[in-house]
Amino acid sequence: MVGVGSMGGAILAGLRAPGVRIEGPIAVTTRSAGSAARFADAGDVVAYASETDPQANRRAVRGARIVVLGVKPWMVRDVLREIADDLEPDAVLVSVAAGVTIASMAELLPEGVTVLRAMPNTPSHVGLGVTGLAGGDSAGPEQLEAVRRLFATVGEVLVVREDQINAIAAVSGSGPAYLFLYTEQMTAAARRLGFDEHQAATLARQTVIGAAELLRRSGEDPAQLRRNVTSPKGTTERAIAVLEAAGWPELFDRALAANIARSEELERGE
Ligand SMILES: NC(=O)C1=CN([C@@H]2O[C@H](COP(=O)(O)OP(=O)(O)OC[C@H]3O[C@@H](n4cnc5c(N)ncnc54)[C@H](OP(=O)(O)O)[C@@H]3O)[C@@H](O)[C@H]2O)C=CC1
Ligand SMILES: O=C(O)[C@@H]1CCC=N1
Repeated sequence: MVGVGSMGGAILAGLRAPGVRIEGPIAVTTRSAGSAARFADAGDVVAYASETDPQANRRAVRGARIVVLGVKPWMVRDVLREIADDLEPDAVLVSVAAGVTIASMAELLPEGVTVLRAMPNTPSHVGLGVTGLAGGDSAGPEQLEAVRRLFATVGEVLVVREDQINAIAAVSGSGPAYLFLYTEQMTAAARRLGFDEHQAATLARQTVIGAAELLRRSGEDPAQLRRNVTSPKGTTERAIAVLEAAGWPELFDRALAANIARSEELERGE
């Protein structure tokens, strides 16, 4: 894995979880020695830092059948140029970067290397991620299946077309941030209602965690779970009416459209 920050690190944590079987030590790279040092005592991870070892990325990908690229979008091309000659001739490279197309990566790599894109999310850290995976034209069923299995160890996988990856990024890639923002804002609103910091945080956090777990365990449609809370002529109904009147549904469309527009800018190198 080249780059194991928020996202790569979440995938790595999921891959290292008890019960998940991955062959051999996982080679990872970071930029800083400090980030690599986090893995100093890990028997199952070999970490290299590119700032102290200029060969780090090249070393990490040698012999790897699957290379996961977890660096920022604007670094992808430089890293690919760096590692191109060290990849196995039939390596499978999967990038999680937003807005970097398969074609733009493939043109920097030897012909036998297969390039895929994945759009995971950080709940992969706890094995509850969801990943959109696109193979493009060059990936055969075997390569697609190998990468699908890798991401399946950290959550659900949807195989999609590459032109759907930006929308996946908008919905589920960024999705955890929307829920964390909701939690932050609900905490702040509870504070304004007079609860102390601990009380407000407990009320907001436990509501999100409990609602998510209820959604998961009950298998119910979220609309039904919402109706279960919303008594006719009750209090929830009034609050939801305020959210809807403030344009809550359209706000989602606008937020996702802005997210997709940013991916498109990244595709153009902006
Ligand atoms: N964060 C998320 O929720 C999601 C992110 N993504 C995608 O994941 C990618 C990474 O994002 P994110 O994890 O948030 O970013 P981070 O900044 O958290 O992680 C980037 C990682 O790359 C490492 N790195 C930087 N430069 C180099 C280099 N030259 N060689 C090797 N490693 C290097 C960093 O090391 P160091 O720590 O030392 O700086 C760090 O480990 C992005 O392309 C993003 O689009 C996709 C889906 C969700
Ligand atoms: O914010 C970003 O650019 C990345 C892509 C999806 C989630 N985080």
